[in-house]
Amino acid sequence: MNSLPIIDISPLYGDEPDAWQAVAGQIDRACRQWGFFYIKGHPISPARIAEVLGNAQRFFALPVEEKLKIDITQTRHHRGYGAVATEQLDPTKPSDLKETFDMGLHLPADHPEVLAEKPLRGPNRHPDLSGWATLMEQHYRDMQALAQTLLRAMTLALGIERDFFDTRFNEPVSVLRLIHYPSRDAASCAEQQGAGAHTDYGCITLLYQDAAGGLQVRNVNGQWIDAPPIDGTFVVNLGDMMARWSNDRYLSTPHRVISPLGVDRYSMPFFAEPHPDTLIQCLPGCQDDAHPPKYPTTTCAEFLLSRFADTYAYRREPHAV
Ligand SMILES: O=C(O)CCC(=O)C(=O)O
Ligand SMILES: [Fe+2]
Repeated sequence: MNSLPIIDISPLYGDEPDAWQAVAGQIDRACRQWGFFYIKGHPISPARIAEVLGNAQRFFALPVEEKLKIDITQTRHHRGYGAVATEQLDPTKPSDLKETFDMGLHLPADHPEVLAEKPLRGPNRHPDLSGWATLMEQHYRDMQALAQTLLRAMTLALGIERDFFDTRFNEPVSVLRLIHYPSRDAASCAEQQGAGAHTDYGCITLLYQDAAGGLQVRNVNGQWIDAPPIDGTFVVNLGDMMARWSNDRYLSTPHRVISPLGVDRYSMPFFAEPHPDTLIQCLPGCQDDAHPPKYPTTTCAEFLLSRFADTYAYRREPHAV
């Protein structure tokens, strides 16, 4: 249990049912044994990754006053810039040494859910950089499609119809995040981590990481192992909502980021989450007499909001929803 599986998902895009099923089987095993794996053979091109990474570098290089024009703590629907130390993923450690940009599904101000002030719904808040918004909105859609391809492959083992997730990921609350971890020298911030140990909140996370390294995953024996950058891959992991939905058949595994020494690190997780009203209720293929449902039914939005409040001080204020 010292290195994560690497799964070539290209057969999920072909028309060979046996090859499709073989990949679905590998994904199911990885989700049960690790809750973490790499994928290769996906359709997101290296050129696209380079462009989005270029956007991240352009944005985080702006003066902080400029970035704070889209301060995430000033929104009720959680979009925009999170300055260093906005987030504290491990409550036993100092706040995370990272800055972030979050975007979601863009819903205009006159959308019924925005007018009704539904949590997590609203317009994106993009920085005023040329070409930025068009590229990021396209990348959001493409990452959402990739996530749904993986979710479709999971339906086989979870005992649900092939389009089960597709129907529930209509107008999703998925988040595309850019992260910048400033470099540190050996003496400074010895105690402060890039991202403290945590599990993700949602369904499935697809992470691009640059070449700096520092991501670590806790294996079933409780040891921290490196999840090094591998060219052309995404690291995929499951979050707490999927663990709950699958009655703990699938693992939501703790991970953390050690701040890079002498080099800046950029990463881009895509957190795929269904429509906010989706019922998170034990899936049919994950229960039997020996495995009755462990958790009461909740909704996607209710579950996510309770987890947000754990890591963001500003979201514990009474006005934050
Ligand atoms: O930056 C990374 O490599 C991981 C970030 C992460 O785990 C998260 O944002 O949930
Ligand atoms: Fe994470």
